Amino acid sequence: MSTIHGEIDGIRKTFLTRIEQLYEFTVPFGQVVTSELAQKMIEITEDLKREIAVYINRRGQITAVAVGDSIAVVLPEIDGRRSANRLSGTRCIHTHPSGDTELSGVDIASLKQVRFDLMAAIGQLDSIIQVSFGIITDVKNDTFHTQTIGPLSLEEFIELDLTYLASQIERQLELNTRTSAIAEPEKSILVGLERQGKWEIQDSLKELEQLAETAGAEVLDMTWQKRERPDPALFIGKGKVQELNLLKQEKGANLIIFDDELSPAQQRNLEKQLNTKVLDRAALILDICAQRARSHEAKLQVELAQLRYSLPRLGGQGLVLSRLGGGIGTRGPGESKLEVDRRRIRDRIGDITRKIENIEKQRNLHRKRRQSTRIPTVALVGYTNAGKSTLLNTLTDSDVFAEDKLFATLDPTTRHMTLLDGQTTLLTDTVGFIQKLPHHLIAAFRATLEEVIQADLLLHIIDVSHPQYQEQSKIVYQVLGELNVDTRNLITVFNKVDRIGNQDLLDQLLKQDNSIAISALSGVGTENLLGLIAVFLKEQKIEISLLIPYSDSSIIAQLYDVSTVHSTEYREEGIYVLISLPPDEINRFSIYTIGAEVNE
Ligand SMILES: Nc1nc2c(ncn2[C@@H]2O[C@H](COP(=O)(O)OP(=O)(O)OP(=O)(O)O)[C@@H](O)[C@H]2O)c(=O)[nH]1
Ligand SMILES: [Mg+2]
Repeated sequence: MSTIHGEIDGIRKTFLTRIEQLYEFTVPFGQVVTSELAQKMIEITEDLKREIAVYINRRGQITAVAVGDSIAVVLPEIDGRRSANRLSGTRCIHTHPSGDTELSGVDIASLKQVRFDLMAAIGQLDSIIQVSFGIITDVKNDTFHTQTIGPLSLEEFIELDLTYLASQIERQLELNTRTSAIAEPEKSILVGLERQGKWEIQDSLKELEQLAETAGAEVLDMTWQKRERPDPALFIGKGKVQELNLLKQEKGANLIIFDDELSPAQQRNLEKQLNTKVLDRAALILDICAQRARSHEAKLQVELAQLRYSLPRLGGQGLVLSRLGGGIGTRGPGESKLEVDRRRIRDRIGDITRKIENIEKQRNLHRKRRQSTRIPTVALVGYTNAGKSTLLNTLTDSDVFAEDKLFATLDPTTRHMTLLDGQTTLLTDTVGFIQKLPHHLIAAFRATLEEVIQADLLLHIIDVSHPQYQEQSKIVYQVLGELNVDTRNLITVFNKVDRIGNQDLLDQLLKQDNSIAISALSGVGTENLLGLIAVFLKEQKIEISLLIPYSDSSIIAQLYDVSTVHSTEYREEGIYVLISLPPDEINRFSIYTIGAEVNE
């Protein structure tokens, strides 16, 4: 009889036989576990109400079986000496009778101590089998770092390529036991689809290259396929995947970035076939935003978008691989690594949503206060890198961060701007837009974009020196449309004209209504812009409510001179008046404005 380790006293013979039969299972090479073995373990656990653990070696043989009590199992020792940077070559799969698959402190401790290839806990709740597992990701100063992933469905778990995973863990351990390990940039290949009616594929990939480099990856090559519709399973065609696999090997790439958003299934399938981390444009943009978010609010918004994006994608091989050494797509805002435990993600999403709601309430209060003083607001919108922040700096003599990189700005900044006639306005700078902006990001940033939605006037900044400025402009309108922004009060600002030698082009552009050409950097044309803003605001009327005490009732006559009076109501405390008037007249009546009723 093969040995059954652990607490076998008091277990009936029939059970012992069933447990012993676990030794007869084998697992195909490279696979973590089979569905039959997992199911058998769960059955015994349910009948016996005790933990069952098996050890499986890399050849797929069961090397040990152990029984514990209802909460833990004492694991057998493994023989043999191992060097510091190798795993034990054995994985431990065990059951949790409670059905809850969360790994315990003891589970993690044995993962580190035995250096298992992985440590998995299986549980069954409502007849669904789930798995959580831990892996060693790193070693620093002789201390092993681990990460737990899950809960996953049994099918998702079985999809893992254990051979590749273990080789990557050992590679990481080897890197880190060497003294001078320098973090190398991830080596990437970009992939796109060429379709009609979209951007030119080269232009789109060029932008993706900029994004990849901003995120810190090295771009080794790019490739694309002409195809009207993406393949539902692989996004690109089967043959193209094979070609990509060869290219990956030839170039030594460890990251493949797709130019379009992949479905969770496409991403998983591609990772399996390419056996490396696969990301899409959305993940890349979210990663960049996570690195760039500065304010507490922006960090929360980006993290929320990242979590919502990653929740349906957690089963991926690439995600597991990327846990080793972190890297693009796994980095949260600040120092944190992105959470990969489904349960904790759900909790965190709830937590962040509440926090954002609170901040939003504060922001609304501020906005109301501003509205009660009715200083007109102007918002900068435009494609990323168009020069919005530079223009804000020039117009308001400020020093906000502007840089020749995508997504330099994530936090809205509002500054006082004085027009030529001395009128004060508020100018707001916001996050730039980009082609295929992840919708999770738009949703998460909706609150900050409220500043834009509610502005009295929009300045649409276009970098005319960019070859794709027309396409970029279209995207800006598209995103504004998604946000339901009213674009009637908008000035088109053609920026970076210092880079344009072609006067004819400018003359042509300026035929467009309400447009102006400037250089935000040198200041050329900015005075004219200020003039145009003043004209615009003058033409615009703003609706406000006033409460005028009876002692000042002579004011009413003045109101009729400069504004449109919609209604007057005589009440005990005074006369309530609802009027529309040009913003620069507001100051005259500001002592009578009633903030809370403004714009509601
Ligand atoms: N030559 C020239 N460069 C400019 C001009 N305006 C801005 N730039 C440069 O363009 C780059 C991007 O400027 P930003 O002001 O950061 O652009 P942004 O629109 O705020 O970009 P995001 O915050 O990333 O959306 C910087 O390197 C600026 O110096 C201009 O009028 N002429
Ligand atoms: Mg900016």
